[in-house]
Amino acid sequence: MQLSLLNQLRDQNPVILNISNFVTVQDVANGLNSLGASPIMSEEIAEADALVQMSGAVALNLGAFTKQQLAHIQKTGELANKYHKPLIVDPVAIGAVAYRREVAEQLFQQFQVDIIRGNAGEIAALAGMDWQAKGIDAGEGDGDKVTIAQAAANQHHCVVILSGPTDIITDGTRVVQVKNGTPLFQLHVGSGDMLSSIVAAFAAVSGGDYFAAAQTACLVFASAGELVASELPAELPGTFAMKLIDELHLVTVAEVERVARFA
Ligand SMILES: Nc1ncnc2c1ncn2[C@@H]1O[C@H](COP(=O)(O)OP(=O)(O)O)[C@@H](O)[C@H]1O
Ligand SMILES: Cc1ncsc1CCOP(=O)(O)O
Ligand SMILES: [Mg+2]
Repeated sequence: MQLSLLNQLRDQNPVILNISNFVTVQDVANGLNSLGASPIMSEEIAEADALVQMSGAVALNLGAFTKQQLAHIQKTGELANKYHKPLIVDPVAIGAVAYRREVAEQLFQQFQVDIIRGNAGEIAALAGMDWQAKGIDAGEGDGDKVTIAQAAANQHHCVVILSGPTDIITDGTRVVQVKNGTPLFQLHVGSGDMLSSIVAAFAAVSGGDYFAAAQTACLVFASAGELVASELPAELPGTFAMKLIDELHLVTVAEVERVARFA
């Protein structure tokens, strides 16, 4: 685990280009900004070339796109490859909506992604494995999540994060499991989207080690949430979300080391 990447991220303040969804865009921007990165969002294809060039990494979120936005998403992914910028994709709800899955598979043929971050329902869909996803949520399945994540990573030649109560990070061969977190994440829409953009921020400062970037991002984000939850007097989703933004700013390497549980 390379926790020093957290300090590097804060020192370097990398620009992270996000094509977000209209539901969680502000959470994503504030999560990145609070942690120490510099978010920029865009909905205009005409500026894609300039924005990709100025960015340290690119995060594409497939949460709610129109056909016009899809052209923008594809162009931005291609430009990320052209300019050798780390490319992260969050395939929201592709396990639940066949159209989204087809679109995601088409996109993955147009550009090479470096890291895919999704919940079990989304990653199982990518791996072509049986799972009952439910909307944006992971849903239910009895397949082995490590096997599913490895299959998705091997099929897409990238690092895969299968997030949930335990985050599974794999490049197809190596596997790390981050056990930190809190169920309160599930009570806040946008937790996964925030994580995906934060993965991009770590990728931007990782020197190309996307397996290390993905692990460290998962550990920092889940630990920040766990630290917040441990101080709350009750299950308070609104307060949790607000304090999570604070904690992303305040959390130190030493605090993450103190609570870290991974194998
Ligand atoms: N039950 C849980 N217990 C602990 N952490 C969780 C739980 N569910 C999700 N998380 C954390 O929430 C964050 C978002 O993951 P997830 O809920 O899988 O994404 P999504 O919102 O896309 O479904 C991750 O950091 C993950 O570790
Ligand atoms: C509710 C909703 N609808 C389309 S995208 C979206 C947000 C998904 O956010 P997350 O996967 O981070 O919970
Ligand atoms: Mg999600």
